Amino acid sequence: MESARRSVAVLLAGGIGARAGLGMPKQFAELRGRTILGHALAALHDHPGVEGVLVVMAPGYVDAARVVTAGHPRVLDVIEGGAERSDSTVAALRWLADHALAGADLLVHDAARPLVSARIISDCLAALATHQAVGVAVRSSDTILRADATGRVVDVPPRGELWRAQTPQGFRAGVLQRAYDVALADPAFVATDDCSVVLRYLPDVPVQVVEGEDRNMKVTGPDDLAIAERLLGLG
Ligand SMILES: Nc1ccn([C@@H]2O[C@H](COP(=O)(O)OP(=O)(O)OP(=O)(O)O)[C@@H](O)[C@H]2O)c(=O)n1
Ligand SMILES: C[C@](O)(CO)[C@H](O)COP(=O)(O)O
Repeated sequence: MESARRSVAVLLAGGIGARAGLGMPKQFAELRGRTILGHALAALHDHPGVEGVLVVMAPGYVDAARVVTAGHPRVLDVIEGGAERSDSTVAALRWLADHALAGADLLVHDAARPLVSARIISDCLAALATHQAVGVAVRSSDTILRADATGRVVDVPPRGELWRAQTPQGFRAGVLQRAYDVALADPAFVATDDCSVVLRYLPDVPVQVVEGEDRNMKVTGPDDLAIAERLLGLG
């Protein structure tokens, strides 16, 4: 009989939130009295399918994050992230390997997406039973233009094929580590998410879309805080 799958969440909160223009990491901005970090943490921590949450925090803000994680018994630790988002993922993978959790399935989530729903998390976990890698995404309602460095439009991909990636991104145990093991040997490696690392460096591993929600927005620019607050108020 197959042993029960273990699922661990990695909460990526290692950025400084420069585009938000708050003068502090946007993870600590509040939405209706709770920090963005707190909202994202609660969504993962309180989900019955998530065994534990590893928080990856911006250097210098680990103690501040521990104030937010206090009272959450399944927080595994709060560790320092790296210069880029992918460096923070690598830091998480290293911690998991050092703490005998390399055998767990992973959900990697942006702390900047505080409104992620339990349905999305459940669907990601369920999808990992039959897929080795999954990415939450929503179909693009905009037509997407591909342009060169001069701004000249070089392609307009068929909109029906285009999805806007969100998080969590989910990975069967060991898949993400294998992908990064190959990626980090590539001097030209760069990534803004983790599914693309699997797609590019583990061509034998298909990546499956899991339907997201517009509400699962990423707080990036100054206007996003007000938008997220309004969405939170809509229940
Ligand atoms: N070195 C980094 C950079 C980003 N992130 C996390 O990845 C998520 C998505 O990144 P983004 O929204 O770009 O956050 P920042 O990098 O902080 O934003 P900015 O680019 O405006 O500084 C965020 O939860 C962020 O904290 C991270 O863990 N480590
Ligand atoms: C992972 C992500 O949220 C998918 O859309 C996005 O790539 C993160 O980008 P950011 O620039 O690190 O916010």
